[in-house]
Amino acid sequence: MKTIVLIGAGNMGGALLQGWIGSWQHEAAFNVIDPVAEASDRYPGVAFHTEAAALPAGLKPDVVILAVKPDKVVPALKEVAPHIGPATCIVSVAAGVGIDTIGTALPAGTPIARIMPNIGAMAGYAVSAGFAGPDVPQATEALLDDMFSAIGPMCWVENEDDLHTVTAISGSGPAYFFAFCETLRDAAMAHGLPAATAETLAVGTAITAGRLLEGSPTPEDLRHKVTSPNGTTAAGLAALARDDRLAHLLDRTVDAAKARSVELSGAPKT
Ligand SMILES: NC(=O)C1=CN([C@@H]2O[C@H](COP(=O)(O)OP(=O)(O)OC[C@H]3O[C@@H](n4cnc5c(N)ncnc54)[C@H](O)[C@@H]3O)[C@@H](O)[C@H]2O)C=CC1
Ligand SMILES: O=C(O)[C@@H]1CCC=N1
Repeated sequence: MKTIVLIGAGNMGGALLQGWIGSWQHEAAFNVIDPVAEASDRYPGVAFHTEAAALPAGLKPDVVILAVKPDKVVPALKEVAPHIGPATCIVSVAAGVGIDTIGTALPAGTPIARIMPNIGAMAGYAVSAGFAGPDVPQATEALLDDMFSAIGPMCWVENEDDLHTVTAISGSGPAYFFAFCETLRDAAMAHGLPAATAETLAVGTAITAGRLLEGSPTPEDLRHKVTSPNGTTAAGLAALARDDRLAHLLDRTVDAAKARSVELSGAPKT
């Protein structure tokens, strides 16, 4: 039985906890620290504390997951410091904040990893990518892999800097799809459909696409299945991609999110 401390149970921390309940909880005892989050039926068997000082005396967890805003990472670590043992692995899901910065709040040699999940954990399906620092033992990396694989696809990157790209793609990505869905709904209304019908069709179509993608080899295969030669979809897609504008738009989108991640890391801009 592993002991896990989750610091911050807001949108992302709460989603991870929800994801692990049922799929991985049998492997672990969870303690949560959050000044505002409370125990609820959604989190059966999880101990909630409003501050690190309220953790059980002598607790040295196997893993501490930091799911606070980037500027709270170092202060939150300082609060939990008495509970960090030599084998406790610190895992941050915060955007930007690098292992060097996290290490400033910890004794030298503390194992530190960063994992960027996404909000899909709320529904038990988060895609995640991680980077394990040099002091993370292989067995601990395997434990983290097991935890995050329990709630969706998990991969590892070899360069910490690649987490800026990961954050811009899969960390922020759900919001791009939601924004696309909102815009499709608004276009349906602009073309005369009632608001409720527009919402049902736009949201339902997003769910259609997601469900099919789950079982499909590639998005290209599915696109071809919808697109009759010289039909309506071909006309719509041609407008969407004219002059490579969709590719340019997404390139700019990823650039902007990456740049913000670099800013949050405090690293000089390149
Ligand atoms: N929201 C998302 O979709 C994703 C967020 N992240 C990362 O997750 C982190 C948290 O983001 P959200 O959950 O969206 O923010 P949030 O504001 O919803 O949650 C943060 C939680 O931390 C708690 N908190 C603040 N100070 C604390 C302290 N000293 N000790 C314990 N708890 C404390 C707050 O009460 C709050 O419940 C961020 O660093 C973000 O970059 C990563 C991937 C996706
Ligand atoms: O918007 C943010 O900064 C966080 C990181 C990825 C998703 N949400």
